[in-house]
Amino acid sequence: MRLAVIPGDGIGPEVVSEAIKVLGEVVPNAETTSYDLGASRWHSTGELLPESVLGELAEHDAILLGAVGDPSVPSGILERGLLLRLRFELDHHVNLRPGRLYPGVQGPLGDPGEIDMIVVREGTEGPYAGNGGLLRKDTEHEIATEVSLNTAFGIRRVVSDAFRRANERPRKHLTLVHKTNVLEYSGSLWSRIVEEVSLEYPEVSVAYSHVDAATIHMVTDPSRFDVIVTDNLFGDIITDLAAAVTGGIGLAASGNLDISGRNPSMFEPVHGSAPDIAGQNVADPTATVLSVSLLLDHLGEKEAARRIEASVAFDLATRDQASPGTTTAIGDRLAALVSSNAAPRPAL
Ligand SMILES: NC(=O)C1=CN([C@@H]2O[C@H](COP(=O)(O)OP(=O)(O)OC[C@H]3O[C@@H](n4cnc5c(N)ncnc54)[C@H](O)[C@@H]3O)[C@@H](O)[C@H]2O)C=CC1
Ligand SMILES: CC(C)CC(=O)C(=O)O
Ligand SMILES: [Mg+2]
Repeated sequence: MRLAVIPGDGIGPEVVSEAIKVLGEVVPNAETTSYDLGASRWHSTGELLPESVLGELAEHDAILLGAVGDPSVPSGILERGLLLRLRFELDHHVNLRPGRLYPGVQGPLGDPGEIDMIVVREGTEGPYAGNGGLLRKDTEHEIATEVSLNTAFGIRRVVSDAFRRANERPRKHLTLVHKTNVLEYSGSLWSRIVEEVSLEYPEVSVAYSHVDAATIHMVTDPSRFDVIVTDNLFGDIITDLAAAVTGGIGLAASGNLDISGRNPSMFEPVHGSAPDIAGQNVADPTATVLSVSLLLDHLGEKEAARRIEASVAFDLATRDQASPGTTTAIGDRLAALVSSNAAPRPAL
């Protein structure tokens, strides 16, 4: 197993090093190559993602990324020029973001019942496509556009993936989250494609929620969600909220998948580089460890993936919720649990 690792900025290197520690306990022969990309490379060389590096990354089985973004770099340079470029170049059209309230975790909602959802966020289109610009710059009449790109091809492959996942889950329920009451054209295309694909999955029940209402339900009744399919921007926003209601952003994992398998998929925590806590050894590495579990599952290493998730579940059920420990202490605990294979298998 050849993995490329991009620790990145802020807390990225801190959480990635704990995740690699845990990985080493389940797949000791995994070969990891670290790539220096992010703020420090940009400052020293002006480079974001050289073609040669992109080529090398593409040769790996999968990529593990910490986070990018740094206050010393103008906003958007690293996010667009590195992170989004990776997602777009490697055709990471499915951005998979599970949102699960693990037993024992005290979320902010008290006792909301079972929360176990998967958000299938479109990853290469929408308002993030870079389709826009500034007109009459630096005048009083400056105009900024950011045109959302939605292709039938792009939507269909993501919607099909979401239906496939819903069909394999016990509840078999899919919710389209959009804003069709206002975004007339893209909303219509998303709705029509969901309707078309639903015909192939008669057992999957389908619901629709406007994104603003979805944020209400995410807080007042999150257990209504099973699989959510949505566009790039809405998915970005609601997955931070899903993370918040399932115990915090430090627990939320994600995968950027090229379902065709032509390019390596990339796994990363949902959170960013958290400059406010960087360098303090206080970031929770659990999201990155769970991202490694998603990575292994994606590469077919199902047992290894389950061992990691079981260890995380055990740790979450038994840790001091108010004071879970330092980044390295959590990493050490998880590595020890995985290594001893002691955590009971949860019903996953
Ligand atoms: N995938 C990526 O690389 C992402 C990068 N970013 C970038 O990261 C930088 C910071 O962005 P923010 O909007 O502040 O989002 P953020 O996710 O980095 O931080 C939001 C809040 O969550 C906390 N937090 C994040 N991860 C945590 C962890 N593992 N344990 C405990 N607390 C954690 C932070 O301390 C902060 O209070 C920006 O440059 C942004 O563009 C943001 C999101 C994703
Ligand atoms: C920094 C953005 C480009 C990405 C983001 O916030 C996300 O994917 O969650
Ligand atoms: Mg985000």
